[in-house]
Amino acid sequence: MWTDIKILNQYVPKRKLILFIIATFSNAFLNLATALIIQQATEMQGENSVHKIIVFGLSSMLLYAYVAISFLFINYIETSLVYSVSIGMKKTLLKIFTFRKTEFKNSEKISILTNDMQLFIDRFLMQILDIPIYIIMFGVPLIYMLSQNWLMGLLFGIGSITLPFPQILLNKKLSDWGKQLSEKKAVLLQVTSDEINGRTTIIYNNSLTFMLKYGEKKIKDSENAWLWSNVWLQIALAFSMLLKGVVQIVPFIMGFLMIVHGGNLSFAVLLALFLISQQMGQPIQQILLAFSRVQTMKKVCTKIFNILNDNQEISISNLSDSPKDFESLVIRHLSKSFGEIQIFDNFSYTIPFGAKILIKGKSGSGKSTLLKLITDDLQTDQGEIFLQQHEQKTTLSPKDFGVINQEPFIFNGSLTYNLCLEQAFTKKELLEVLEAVHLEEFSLDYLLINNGENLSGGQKIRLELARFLLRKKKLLLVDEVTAALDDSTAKAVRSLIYSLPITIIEVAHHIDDESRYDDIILLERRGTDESYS
Ligand SMILES: Nc1ncnc2c1ncn2[C@@H]1O[C@H](COP(=O)(O)OP(=O)(O)OP(=O)(O)O)[C@@H](O)[C@H]1O
Repeated sequence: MWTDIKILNQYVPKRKLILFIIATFSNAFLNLATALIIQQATEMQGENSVHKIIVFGLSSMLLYAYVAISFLFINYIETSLVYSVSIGMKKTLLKIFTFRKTEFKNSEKISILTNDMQLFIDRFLMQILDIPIYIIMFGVPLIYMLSQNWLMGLLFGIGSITLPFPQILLNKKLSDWGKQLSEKKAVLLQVTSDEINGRTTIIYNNSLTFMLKYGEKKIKDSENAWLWSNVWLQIALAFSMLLKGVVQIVPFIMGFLMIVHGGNLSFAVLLALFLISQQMGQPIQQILLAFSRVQTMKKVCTKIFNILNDNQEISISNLSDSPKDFESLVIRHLSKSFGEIQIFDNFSYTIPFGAKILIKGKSGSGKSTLLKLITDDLQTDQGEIFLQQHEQKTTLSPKDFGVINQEPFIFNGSLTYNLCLEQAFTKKELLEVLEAVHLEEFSLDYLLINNGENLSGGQKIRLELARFLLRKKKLLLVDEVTAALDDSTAKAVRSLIYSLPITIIEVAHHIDDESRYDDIILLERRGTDESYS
């Protein structure tokens, strides 16, 4: 609970929070205004000074103006606070989901960012903010009533608190019927759509009258549930009214008796207390409603807060820095196992800058694993992988390398959008890389849809290569990139890649021409000693 509040607090702008607290208090007069005016008017009964009447009229109008402004103020500040928190949380979630590997599937991540966050805002955040607003809307009038006459204030106050009781008591019935209504409606939808879609089957099987009766029964069931959920709601409201008659009229009568017996109470005050107590049931009802909504949101909140709690510093800024220069990529004393299977055992290898390396080996020998260890998608058990420049070691970061695989992701949007991904490049740079990868036939405005369904496999890979060229990185990891391409496209793509003056590490099964590689790492399945020539 504390951790949740601490996490939420990070996203709450403090200035808006202070304004919210001020607005909450200034809104307290909402339920007092009418009563105060009536009290004043009753006290002025028999007044014949025009000046006083005009002052009373003007001050009453001012009070209403103040109430209207406070109402606008609290609603604006509450919405604005939710707006800021929502932006902050969604920004962080998007950052976590796009940058970090999490246990969630992509569809779950999208659902958390959209559906769950919407529920969180409507049924948790707004409710949490509503609670203090309604507590003040109840508390301030109560204090006013007690200050006018503590005994009568107390009686009217207790009466107001009891007003939502019928609804609480009948809540179970109401929710049972509500549940039944949605179940019966779902059944009705299914049965009627089946009967309409399957009408010929029904007719040809001589079942028309039976099936119509069956459908009629489902209609009745659904309408019955609707009828009773409404009846119980009306019963709850009627009980509330009945109770109102008791808990508000009894104190009113007692107040009258107090006045008759010369107690310290004027009729003006009694009338004001009665009017105020009329307004006090609603805040109580809203507070209960808010608490019950917050309760139902426990699961969603826990999920969201757990993700946000795991938000260690994500340094995105240095990812857009320029890639590092290096003399060599060093793999030193690398060991990696998956359970019993030892993939690498004390494997060392140094790739000088500019070298073109082929990793080959039978299926399951660890080719993809090696790439993943280099990209840090997998953790080494032992050993290290680093870039070396002038005797200095630096760890690899995604800004230093590019990865091209069989299925590059193509975003919905123009070719420019797909190349730049919101980074700034000049039109000249874009045209140059398009020419380099032989995609010059497409205009920069060409719209790509559905993960590039309007591009061929080879064009997608060339687009990925163009993205890589734009970023001027010095290390390219190529994973089975030509496996899905026909021979001539595969040749063209590979020639293009190998004309680049950069370091290339390629994983491939079938290579016709191994002469273009400077070295080949041959991995053996489940071997303890990797051999390479
Ligand atoms: N995340 C993982 N968890 C457990 N085992 C894994 C994991 N990744 C790979 N392996 C195992 O490690 C071995 C090497 O897998 P890897 O994918 O590196 O092989 P590969 O040489 O790329 O094979 P292929 O040519 O079929 O793609 C396999 O036995 C595989 O089952």
